[in-house]
Amino acid sequence: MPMKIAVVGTGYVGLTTCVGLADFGNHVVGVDIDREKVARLSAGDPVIYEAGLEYYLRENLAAGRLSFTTSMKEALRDAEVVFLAVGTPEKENGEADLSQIEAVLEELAPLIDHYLVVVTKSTVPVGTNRWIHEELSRMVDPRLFDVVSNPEFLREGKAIQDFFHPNRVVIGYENERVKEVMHEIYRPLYLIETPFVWCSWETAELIKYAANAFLATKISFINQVANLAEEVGADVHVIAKAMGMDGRISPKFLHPGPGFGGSCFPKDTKALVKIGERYGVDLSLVREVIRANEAQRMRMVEKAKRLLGGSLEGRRIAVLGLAFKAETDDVRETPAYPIIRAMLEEGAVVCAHDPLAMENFRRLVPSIEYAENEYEAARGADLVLICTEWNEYRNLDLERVAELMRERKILDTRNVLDPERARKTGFVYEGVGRILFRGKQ
Ligand SMILES: NC(=O)c1ccc[n+]([C@@H]2O[C@H](COP(=O)([O-])OP(=O)(O)OC[C@H]3O[C@@H](n4cnc5c(N)ncnc54)[C@H](O)[C@@H]3O)[C@@H](O)[C@H]2O)c1
Ligand SMILES: O=c1ccn([C@@H]2O[C@H](COP(=O)(O)OP(=O)(O)O[C@H]3O[C@H](CO)[C@@H](O)[C@H](O)[C@H]3O)[C@@H](O)[C@H]2O)c(=O)[nH]1
Repeated sequence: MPMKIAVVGTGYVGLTTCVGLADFGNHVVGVDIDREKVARLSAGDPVIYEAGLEYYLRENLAAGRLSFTTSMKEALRDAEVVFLAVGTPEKENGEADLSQIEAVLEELAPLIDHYLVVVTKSTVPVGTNRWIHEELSRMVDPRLFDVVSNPEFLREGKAIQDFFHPNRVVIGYENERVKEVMHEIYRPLYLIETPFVWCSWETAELIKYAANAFLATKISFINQVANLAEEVGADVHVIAKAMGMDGRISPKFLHPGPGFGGSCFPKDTKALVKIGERYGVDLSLVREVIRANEAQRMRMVEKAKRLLGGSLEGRRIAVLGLAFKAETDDVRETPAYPIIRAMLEEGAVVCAHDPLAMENFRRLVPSIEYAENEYEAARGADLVLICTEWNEYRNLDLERVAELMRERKILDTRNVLDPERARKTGFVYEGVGRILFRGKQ
């Protein structure tokens, strides 16, 4: 039976949820306070870049199963379920900022006049779903609603794929009554044997933070191993590969680089430390992961400096890649930002390129040069610094780049190029964790 669903917040998570649930045959209304976004989404423009998103958006709009509005009242009119997918960004002290959730609850409560399941998809600190239940109970008869914690695990760039093929669906609940509703919503995922984890609100909330913190830990760990590999003349790729052959470790998330970024790992690791502090539990391991990540970004600046003889003053640097990873236009917490800022402070002149994220990055840093393509960025540069692992950078025409540059130097923070090929083309090449023998370049 198709259900009537409202989704509040139509960003990366909310919009993916909208198109995914509509594609399952449900009637979905997406609500957002951003008028321009609602107008563009209603016209079939996905606003953000996600592979496959535009197709699913247009198909479901055309089928009449999906619509967008700025009016919560309109969206809630016949809704049986409402998903909360608004942002929970980082506060200055590192805690998660729940003001968007609070604003939604204020608006939602007076509109609850029939039984409604309120599903929290946003990443929220432990205790938030219990608090949501208490807050709503102050304003609404508790028999009229239930609260479910349903954290989201999608990856940007693969959001659609992850929605339709999740590793698992986690559902935190208190009242058995919600089980039937959640089963109905996710029936197509049951049919493909997706594992479901039914648990308490607190367990569901902590699963989300623990999963992200663990993945972040793997990255910081391999980054530190990579840094050591550079010093001892070892190759981190061979190390990671061999480590990953042990099924207990797995080869995933062992790619060294300039440090993790994005809208989740940086803020969620900090929020987890804060949750620990609130309950008097020292999460020193996670705190160290955050510190190591910040150090990794600055290590890239130090590498650039060393490659350019100790100073960046007046040196022209082509930064290839601004998104926090490939296949996304998102620049939230991208490593490119602190790296470029630090290089500018040291007197460098930066010319940047990214296939998708230049417009978003320009809003963060308007003052640098932006190039139409990677070759224009490299023109006259003393150093090419690859910051995102876009496929088009893997296939760089190195001969052409060499001709365009003032000095032939590459800092490949994502290890996308073949070091031997780069060196044979006459480049001084440095990656992360793969200098076999320093001084033998
Ligand atoms: N981005 C991801 O990859 C990802 C993955 C898993 C979980 N999450 C979590 O999901 C949540 C949403 O993340 P996101 O990246 O989609 O955020 P986002 O910033 O892309 O989208 C949030 C949307 O909510 C809207 N909004 C804010 N206040 C509103 C209100 N009162 N009423 C209606 N709409 C409102 C904003 O206009 C925006 O469009 C966060 O808690 C995040 O931690 C994100
Ligand atoms: O081996 C690796 C893997 C990732 N990264 C970096 O880590 C960051 C995060 O990457 P990824 O996890 O692919 O992207 P996100 O879209 O931020 O997704 C993460 O954060 C989401 C929000 O919580 C979760 O839903 C996802 O499960 C979780 O993977 C990026 O800067 C990557 O470049 C590395 O440096 N090395």
